[in-house]
Amino acid sequence: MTARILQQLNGQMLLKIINTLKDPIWINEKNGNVLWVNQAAYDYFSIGELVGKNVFEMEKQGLFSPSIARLVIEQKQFVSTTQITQNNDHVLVSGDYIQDENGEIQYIVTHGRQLSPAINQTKELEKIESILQLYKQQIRQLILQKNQQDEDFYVGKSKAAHYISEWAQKIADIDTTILLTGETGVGKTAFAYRIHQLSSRNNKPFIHLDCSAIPESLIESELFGYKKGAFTGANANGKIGLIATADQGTLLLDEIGEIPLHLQSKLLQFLQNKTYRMIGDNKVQQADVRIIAATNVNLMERVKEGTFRKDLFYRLNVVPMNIAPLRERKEDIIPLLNFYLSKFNKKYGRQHTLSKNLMDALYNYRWEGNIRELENLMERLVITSDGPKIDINNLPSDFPLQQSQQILLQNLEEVSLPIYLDQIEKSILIKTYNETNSTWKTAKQLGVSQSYIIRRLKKYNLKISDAKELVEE
Ligand SMILES: Nc1ncnc2c1ncn2[C@@H]1O[C@H](COP(=O)(O)OP(=O)(O)OP(=O)(O)O)[C@@H](O)[C@H]1O
Repeated sequence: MTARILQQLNGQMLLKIINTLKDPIWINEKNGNVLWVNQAAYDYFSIGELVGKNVFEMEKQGLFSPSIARLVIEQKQFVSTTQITQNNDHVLVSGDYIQDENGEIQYIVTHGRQLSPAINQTKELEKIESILQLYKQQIRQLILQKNQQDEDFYVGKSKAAHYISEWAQKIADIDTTILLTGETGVGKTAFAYRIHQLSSRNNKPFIHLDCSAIPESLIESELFGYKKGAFTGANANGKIGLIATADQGTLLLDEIGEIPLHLQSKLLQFLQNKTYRMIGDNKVQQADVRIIAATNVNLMERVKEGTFRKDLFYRLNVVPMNIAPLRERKEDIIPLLNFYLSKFNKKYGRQHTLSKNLMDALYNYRWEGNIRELENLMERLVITSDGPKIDINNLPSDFPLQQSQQILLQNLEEVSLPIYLDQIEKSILIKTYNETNSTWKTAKQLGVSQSYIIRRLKKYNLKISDAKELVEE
């Protein structure tokens, strides 16, 4: 039987048969020279003649890596591994040898099977998975917008607001620590909650701990909890800490700069390993909590002072985001005024509107207390004004803008109108220049030319002091 087959299948016929295979087959000599390859190998590499080339050289040239023939020779055994070609295709290649009469390697035969379709499918799946994540996030965003449209949150119109809003969407599902910085009332807490809402943790707890609001001695037990009987005065049943309560959710550590130094290493350990110990317990606990830290102090300064650990600062500062004060994103002021006007009109059953004068005045106001101050003022105005139009004179008497108005109006009784107007212009010039420290910026802010400003400075005998402030000559 075998003899008959051998008679029919001579060498030429065998090579023809191997040529019909669609996987590349190589026969190499033990010095790496290619003796024969099938058509599939030519088709696959399409670099012209392969016979006579040396596979070790080809490996060095980066045509593929590793050379299976080389591995077979080195290991003197059957080898199967993934080879990467210069086109970044992945090929599963196996190789074996044919030995001579002394048992030495005579030929190496290798056989390849392209893996790329499978790998491409995996990549395709990964792509689909990330698109799915994106859609999920957009759906969450839409639900959020729908629920909060006229309730708690307004996504600002300014570039800065757009930037942080887009950033929140990007970062929401990346499980990393975030450090939010910004003046009091800019919306750090609101923003942290928004990140939580946009993330896949949104159906788990969002816990807010204001580290400045609880005594230093209690922060540890608030955060990490304690075992029963851990210390005198402790609750007999022990206490679950906020970290455990926030498991799988988000924990906002507000005013993080106030965390006492001795607790900072414990917090750092939790950030690094997601493990901690309750007070009075040796057992290591684990919790999957996303930490968002917020502060309105300069933490780097605290590091320099030695009251904040440098390593903790860097660990928190992986993804920092500064939320600009309202006076630096003025385009958000009017929309926020309207947002809160309609929110409080609805809440208190009013139909108030804001006068143009009041809008202008509030637009130019400095808002040291940021959105919180604006929100509180609007609530007060809606409650206390008879309406329907709310004007400057409805501002509460303790509101700084009203105070300056009153001073000006008092003066009006004593001087003529031109002098009175000059007084106003002069004080606007001084205020604006002292904020901007530049005549050019002052002119831009006030909508006049720089030469106009210079002329007015002369008229009012104003000069720029060494401290870069406008003073009377
Ligand atoms: N984008 C926004 N749209 C509407 N209201 C907002 C927005 N951002 C913040 N607020 C409101 O402003 C007030 C202050 O915001 P928030 O408490 O988040 O500020 P904060 O930066 O955390 O302040 P602090 O540093 O004092 O803790 C809150 O009542 C909040 O609802």
